[in-house]
Amino acid sequence: MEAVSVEARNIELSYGTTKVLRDISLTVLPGEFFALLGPSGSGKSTLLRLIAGFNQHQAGQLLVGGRDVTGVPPWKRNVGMVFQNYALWPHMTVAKNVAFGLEERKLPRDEIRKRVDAALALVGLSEYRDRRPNQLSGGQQQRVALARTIAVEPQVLLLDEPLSNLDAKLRVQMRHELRRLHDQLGITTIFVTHDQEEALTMCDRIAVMDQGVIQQIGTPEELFDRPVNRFVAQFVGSVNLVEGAIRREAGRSVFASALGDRPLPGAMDDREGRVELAFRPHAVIVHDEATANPDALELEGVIETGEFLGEFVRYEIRVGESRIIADQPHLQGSTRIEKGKIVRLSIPRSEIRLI
Ligand SMILES: Nc1ncnc2c1ncn2[C@@H]1O[C@H](COP(=O)(O)OP(=O)(O)OP(=O)(O)O)[C@@H](O)[C@H]1O
Repeated sequence: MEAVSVEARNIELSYGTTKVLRDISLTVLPGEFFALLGPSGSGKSTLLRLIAGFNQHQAGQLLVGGRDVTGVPPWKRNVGMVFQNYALWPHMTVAKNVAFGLEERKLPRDEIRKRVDAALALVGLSEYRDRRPNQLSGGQQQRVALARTIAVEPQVLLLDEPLSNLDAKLRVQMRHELRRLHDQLGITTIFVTHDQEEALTMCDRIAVMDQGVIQQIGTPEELFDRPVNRFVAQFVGSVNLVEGAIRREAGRSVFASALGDRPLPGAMDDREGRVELAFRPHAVIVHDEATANPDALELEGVIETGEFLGEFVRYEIRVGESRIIADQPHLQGSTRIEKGKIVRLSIPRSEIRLI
C-alpha cells in the first residue's frame, strides 16, 4: 500500500471554554515515523485522537493523503490506533482479537485467516494464537494490540504512549521492535509520548508540544542542538540556562549574570542586551588549572555535589550566585572530585547557544 501524508493546517480545538489545541500546523511525510512529544496535558493525545476521528476541531483543516477528512467518522478514515491500555477483549483468544476488526469488515474467511497469520508472524506471536490476553505478558499484549491494528491495513498508524505500561527493560526492547515493524511496513506512523528519550531514539522527526502549542518541529539532532526556546531546551535533554545581558567592552563581549561578569569567547555573537545562555552539562569541561582558551567560556567554581551515575559523574558546581551542572565521563578507576574543591570550567564556544 502506498504511504500517505498527514497534514494539519491551523487547527483549533476547545473543550467548552478551554482551548486545548492552538493553531496546530504540521505535515507528517508519507512513511515517516513522527513523534508528538510533550508533558502531561500539552494536548498530544487530543491531537492524535483528532487524527483518528474521535475528536472534532472547531477551526482549521486535517488532511490524510491530501484529502480533507474533517467530519469523516473514525471507521471511514483508514487510520489505525493502538491505545495505551491495549483494549483487548479478555474472553477472546489472541487470534480472535486480531480477527475481530476484519470480521466486522466482513472480509472473506480465507482473507481473514491470511491476514491474522501474517500480522501474528510480524509481531512474533504465531505460537500464542490460542492464548487469552490474561495468559500473556504486558509486552505480548502490546504486540497483540499492534497486530490487531496492522491486520486491517490502515494507511496511518497512531500509537498513544504504547510503551508506558511496560517495565524499563522491555520498554527499551519494544522501541527497537516498533521501529523495525515500522521500517518493514513503511507505514506513516504518529507516536505520542512524554518521554524524550523514546522520541529521540525512535523517531525521524518530533513535534514538541506545550500548552496546546507546537513549540518546535525537527529531527532529534535539530531539537537537541538548536532548540528555539527555553521550553524545548529543557524538555529535550538537560541544559544549563543562565539569564544575563551582553555588553561590549574594549572590543569584547562581556556577559553579566549571576555567574559574574565573564568575557564571552571571541566572535561568538555581536548581539547586545538581554539573552539566555544555554549549554549542555556534558559540554562543560572540569579541570584544575585555568586554560585562558579564547574559544571557550571560562568559569571558576566550587564543587557542591557529585553524583555517580555509572558512565558519568554529575557535578553541581557553584559559580558566583548560580549553579552549573557538569557531566564528566567516568573511566575505570577515576575518582570523584571532592566537595568544596575549587575547579575551573570551560565551555567551548561551539557548545553555547544564545536563546
Ligand atoms: N474530554 C475533555 N473535556 C475537557 N477537557 C479535556 C478533555 N480531554 C482532555 N482535556 C484537557 O485537555 C488538555 C490536553 O489533554 P491531552 O490528554 O490531550 O494531553 P496530553 O498531552 O495527551 O497529556 P497526557 O499525557 O496526560 O495524556 C488537558 O488540559 C486536559 O485536561
